[in-house]
Amino acid sequence: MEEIPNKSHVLVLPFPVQGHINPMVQFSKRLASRGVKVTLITIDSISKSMPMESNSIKIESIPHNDSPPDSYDNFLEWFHVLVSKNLTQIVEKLYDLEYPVKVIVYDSITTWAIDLAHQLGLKGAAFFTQSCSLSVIYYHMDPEKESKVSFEGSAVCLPSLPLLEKQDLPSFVCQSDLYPSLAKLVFSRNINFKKADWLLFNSFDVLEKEVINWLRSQYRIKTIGPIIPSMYLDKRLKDDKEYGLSLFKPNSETCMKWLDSREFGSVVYVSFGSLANLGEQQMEELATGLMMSNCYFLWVVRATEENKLSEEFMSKLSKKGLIVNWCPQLDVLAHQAVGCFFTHCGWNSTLEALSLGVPMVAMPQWSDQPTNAKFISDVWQTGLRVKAGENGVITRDEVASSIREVMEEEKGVMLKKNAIKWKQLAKEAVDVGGSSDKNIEEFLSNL
Ligand SMILES: O=c1ccn([C@@H]2O[C@H](COP(=O)(O)OP(=O)(O)O[C@H]3O[C@H](CO)[C@@H](O)[C@H](O)[C@H]3O)[C@@H](O)[C@H]2O)c(=O)[nH]1
Repeated sequence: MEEIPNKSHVLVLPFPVQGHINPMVQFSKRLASRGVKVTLITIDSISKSMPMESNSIKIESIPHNDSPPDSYDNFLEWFHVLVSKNLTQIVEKLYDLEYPVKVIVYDSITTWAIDLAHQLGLKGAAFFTQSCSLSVIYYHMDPEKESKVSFEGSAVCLPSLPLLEKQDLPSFVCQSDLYPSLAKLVFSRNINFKKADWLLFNSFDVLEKEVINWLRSQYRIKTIGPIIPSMYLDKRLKDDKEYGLSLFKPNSETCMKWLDSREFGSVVYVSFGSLANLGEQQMEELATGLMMSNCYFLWVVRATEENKLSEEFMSKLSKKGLIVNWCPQLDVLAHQAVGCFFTHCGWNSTLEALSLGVPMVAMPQWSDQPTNAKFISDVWQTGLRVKAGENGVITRDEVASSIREVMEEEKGVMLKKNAIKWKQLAKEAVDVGGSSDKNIEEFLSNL
C-alpha cells in the first residue's frame, strides 16, 4: 500500500548554543526524512557565521543589529525578546495551505515558547537536550515546589534513581547560590510538564529504564534518541555525517591525518565541550597528567582557553599529543585509533560515546554533567570517574592513573565490553521499529 505523505510543517526553535543546536538540528533532519516540511528558526549571528550544511531543512533566520550578550542569563532574555518580536511574522510568512504549520518544537529551557506557540494557535513540543534523570531530579528538588526534596544528609534517594551523593547532583541543586538566576531558569523547565503538548527527550528507553517508566507514569513523554547523525548509528539517512550547524570551525584534516598515523586503540580523545572553562591550575594538572599517562592524546582546547597552556607543556607536546581548537568529534570517536574519551560528560558527548562504543574517563564540570558521570561509572559502567583532591582539583596523578586504568588494565576491557553493548542498544532504539523510531512516528502521526 502506498504511504500517505504527512503534509505537516514543523518549526524547530533551538536555544542557540552548540550543545542545544546539535540534537535539535539532527531531530529536524529525522523529521524531514519522513516527508514533513521542517523550518529551523535561528538568529542571524549563527546562520551567517556558519551556513547550514543540510538541504533537507529550511532556515528562517531572525535579523538583529546588536551583538548577543555574553552572559548566559542576559543572552536568554535577549533571545526571548527577539523571538517574541518576530515569531508571528515568521509563521505568517510560512503560511501554506498544503503544508500548514502545526507545531513548534522548542528547547525545553525556553519555556516562554510554549505560550507563544499557543497564542499563534499552534501546538508546542518541549525538546529536552539533557537526560530524563535530570528532569526527575529537577522535578523533585525544585525550590518553588511545595513538597520539594532537599539535600541535607550525605545522599538523596529519589524515585527511580540510584542513590545520589552530593557529587552526583546537578550543580544547580547543590550550588544554587552560585548561579541563582541560572538555577531559577533551569528549574522553570518544570513548566513544560504542565503546559507542553509533547515532551520529547533525547534519550532511549533502555538507557534510563526506571526513570523513563517513572516519568511515563506521570506524563506522556516520548524518547526519541540518541539523536546523532545517521551514518554513525543506523545508517538510514544517506550522507548524514554531520550535525550541520557548527559554531566552531573544526581542524578536521589535521586531526584525521594525525589519528590515521596512530595504532589501534592507542589515543585518548580529550574534550570539555563548547562551554566549560577550566581553571589555570586544573589545566596544568590535566596537561601534565596527560603527558604522564604515556598515551597519545588528541585534546580540544578552544581558542579562548589556549592561553592557559604553559610554554613548557607546549614545547614537549609534539612527542605525545595534538591540540586543536575544535574537531569533528563524531569522526574522532569513530576512529579506530581512539581508545578512550576523557570527557566533561555533556549530554551530547555522553550519548555520542555510548553510541560509538567508546569507554570514558569522566571529569564533570557543572550543570547536568555530575549526574551523567554517575550513570557512566555506576549504571552503564562504560567509564571511570576521576576523584577530586581536597581543593576540588583533579591531580596529574589521578588523570594519568585513570587513563591507564581504562587504556591498559583489566577494568578497561570490561568498560569496552559494556560500551559495545550500549552501542548495539542505541542502534536498536533508532533502527526501524525501535523504541525511539516508533515514538518519532507516533509524534508525527498525531500532529
Ligand atoms: O571539538 C569538538 C567538541 C565538541 N563537539 C560537539 O559539540 C557538542 C558538545 O555538546 P555537549 O557534549 O553536550 O557539551 P556542551 O557543549 O558543554 O553542552 C551544553 O549543553 C548540553 C545539552 O544541554 C549539556 O548536557 C552540557 O552540560 C552543556 O554544557 C557535541 O555534539 C560534540 O560532538 C565537536 O563537534 N567538536
